[in-house]
Amino acid sequence: YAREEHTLRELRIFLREVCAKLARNRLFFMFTKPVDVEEAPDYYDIIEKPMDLESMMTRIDQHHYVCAKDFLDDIDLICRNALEYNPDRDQADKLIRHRACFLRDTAYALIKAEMDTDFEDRCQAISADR
Ligand SMILES: COC(=O)N1C[C@@H]2C[C@@H]3O[C@]2(Cc2nccnc23)C1
Repeated sequence: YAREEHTLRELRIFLREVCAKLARNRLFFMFTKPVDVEEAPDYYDIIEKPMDLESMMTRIDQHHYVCAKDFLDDIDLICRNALEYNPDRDQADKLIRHRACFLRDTAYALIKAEMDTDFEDRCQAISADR
């Protein structure tokens, strides 16, 4: 069991680095904090499950993620929310949709490049066990 806790601690350290790297990229600034209701008054009527990178950093520390797939599920949520709330053909909506897809693809590529598959397999085995 102590070995499992060591594995999950290592996962949290890895996910903090990935999350920080994404949050540092100024292309993703609109995804770093919750959408400001002053700027988009209807946002929280339309988007059921808001998500952002700062909230994800908190969820890491709350031991919410037991494998990289859980983390990527929240990245997918950030992306889906942006596509749903910004569907129009105008430039502003097109830009945020493009950036949301770029955030998603960058996160997947970072994790694929930096994470051993057997490490993720061990994390998913722990996740299944809980
Ligand atoms: C993940 O970020 C979003 O989905 N956003 C951020 C944009 C800023 C703010 O809210 C958005 C759309 C919008 N349109 C007009 C004025 N202000 C805004 C939706």
